[in-house]
Amino acid sequence: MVFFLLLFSIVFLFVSVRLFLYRTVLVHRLKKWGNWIEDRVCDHQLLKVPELDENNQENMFYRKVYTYLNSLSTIEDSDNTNLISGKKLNSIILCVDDDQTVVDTFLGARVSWTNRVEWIEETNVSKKTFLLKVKKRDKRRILQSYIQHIYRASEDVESRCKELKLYMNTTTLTDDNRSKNRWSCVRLTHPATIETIAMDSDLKKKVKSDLESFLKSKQYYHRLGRVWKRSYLLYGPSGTGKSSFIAAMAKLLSYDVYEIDLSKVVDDSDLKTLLLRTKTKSLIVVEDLDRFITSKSTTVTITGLLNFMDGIITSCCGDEKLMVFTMNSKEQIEKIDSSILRPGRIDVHIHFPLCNFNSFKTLASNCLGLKDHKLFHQVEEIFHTGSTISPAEMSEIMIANRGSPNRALKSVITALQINGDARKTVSRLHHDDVLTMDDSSMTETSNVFVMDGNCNVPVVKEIQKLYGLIRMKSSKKIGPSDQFSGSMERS
Ligand SMILES: Nc1ncnc2c1ncn2[C@@H]1O[C@H](COP(=O)(O)OP(=O)(O)OP(=O)(O)O)[C@@H](O)[C@H]1O
Ligand SMILES: [Mg+2]
Repeated sequence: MVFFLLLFSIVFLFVSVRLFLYRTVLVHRLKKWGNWIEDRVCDHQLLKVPELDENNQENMFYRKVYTYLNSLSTIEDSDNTNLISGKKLNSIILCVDDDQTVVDTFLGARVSWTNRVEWIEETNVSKKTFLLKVKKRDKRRILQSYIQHIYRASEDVESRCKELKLYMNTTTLTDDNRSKNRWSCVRLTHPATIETIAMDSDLKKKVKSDLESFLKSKQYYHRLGRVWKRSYLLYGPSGTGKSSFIAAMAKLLSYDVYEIDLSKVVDDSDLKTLLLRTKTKSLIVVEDLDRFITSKSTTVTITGLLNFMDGIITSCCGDEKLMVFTMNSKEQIEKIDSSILRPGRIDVHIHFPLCNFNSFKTLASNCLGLKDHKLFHQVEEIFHTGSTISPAEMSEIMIANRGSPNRALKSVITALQINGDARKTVSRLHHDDVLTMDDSSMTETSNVFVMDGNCNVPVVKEIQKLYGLIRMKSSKKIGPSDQFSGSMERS
C-alpha cells in the first residue's frame, strides 16, 4: 500500500512539473503573440538617442542608455546579445549588439530599444543611435520618469562595476584619420592603489581628502563660475611612483585615464580636438611635461598648452576632470616660463622623493609582508647617512628576493651602501673639478653618472652583480625556494 502511494506521488510530481513547464512555454508564446499583435494595432512613437550631439560631441544620455540596456534582464532573452568576458575570473558580461532590439517595461508600459548602426560612406565612420519605440498613449505618462529611471539605474551600475579605461593617442593626425576618434583604449589594469603607494602618511591623507572633496564640489565650482576641474603636478626623480600614483588616483575616483602623448600631437588645434573627445569623469594626463618643453619635442606651443591647462577648452567638453602632469624636476620649467606652474593653473604640487625609512617600511610590508625585522634598525641607520635609492629599485630588490626576507633586507642594505659610496665618489669628483658640464665631457663621463635622476644606473648594475653573488651563496642554504628567486631574476 505504502509502495503504491509513493509511486503515485512520484508520478503525480513528475506530471505536474511537466505540465508546469509546458504551461510556462505556452504562456511565454501567447504573450509574444499578444505583443506582436499589439505592436501592429497600437500607434507608436520613435525617439532617437544619437551617440554624438550636433557639435559632434558625446551625448551623455547615449552612454547611460547603453549601460542601462546591458543591465536589463530582458537582454538575456533577446537574440544576438554579445557575451563578453568580464573583469572577474570566468565572469561574462552581456552587451547589446548592432541592430539588436531589447524590450523593457516601466510602470506597466512596454517599450523597446533598437541599437541602430549605420555606415556613412562620405565620412567613413559609423553613426550609432538608440531608437526608443513607445506607445503614444504611454509616452506622456511615462517618458519623464522613465528617463530619470535610466539615469539612476545606469549610474548605479557604473558605480558598482565600472571598468576603468586607459585611452591613448597612439596615432599622429593624418588626412586619413582626421575625422576619426584617435583615442585608442585598453582596460586600466595597473594594480596600484593609494594604499600600496609608499608616501608620507599625512601627505597621503591630505591628497585623499583633497580628491574626495573635489568629487563633492560640483555645485561649489559652478557657483563660482569655474570649470569643475583640478590640476595636479607630480614631480620627482624617476621610479618614485608618479605613474603608479596616477593609476591609484583613477581607481580612487573611478575615473578613466586619457594619457596624452605630446609627441603625437601635431599642433594646438590637434590638442584641442583630442581634448574635445575626452569624456567627463576622467583624468587627463601629460607625462614628462618638462622633457617635452625643454627638448622642444612637441609642436604644441606654450600658449596652446596654457589654454589647455586653464581648462578653457575643457569647459566646452564637459567638466569633472582632473589634470595630472608629471615632471622629473620643476626647475627647468620655472626657468622657461614660471607661469606654467602658477597657482590656479596647477592647484596641487606633490613631490615624490627617493626612499626614506618610512617608505622603505611600506615597501617591506607590501612586497615582503614584513612589519618589523631585526635588520630594520641597520637599514634605518644607513638612511640616516643620507644614502637612498628610488622606491622602484627598492621594490625590485625586495620582489626578486621575496623568498627570503633576510636576504632581501641584506640586499637592500648593500644597495644603499653602494649608493652611499657612489655619492661620495661623485661629490669627490665635483670637488676635484674633474668634470666640466659641457656636452663633450658629458659623453665621456656618462658612465660615471647620468644627469637627471638616472645617476643610479651604473650603481644598479653593480648591485645586480652583487645580487648574483648573494644568491649563489645563499642558494646552498636555502634550497628549493632559491630556484624561485632565480627565475624572478631572469624576469
Ligand atoms: N612610492 C612608491 N610606492 C610603491 N611602489 C613604488 C613607488 N615608487 C615606485 N614604485 C614601484 O616602482 C615601479 C615604477 O614606478 P613608477 O613608474 O610609478 O615611477 P615614476 O615615478 O612614474 O617613474 P618615471 O619618472 O621614470 O616615469 C612601479 O611598478 C612601482 O611598483
Ligand atoms: Mg612614470
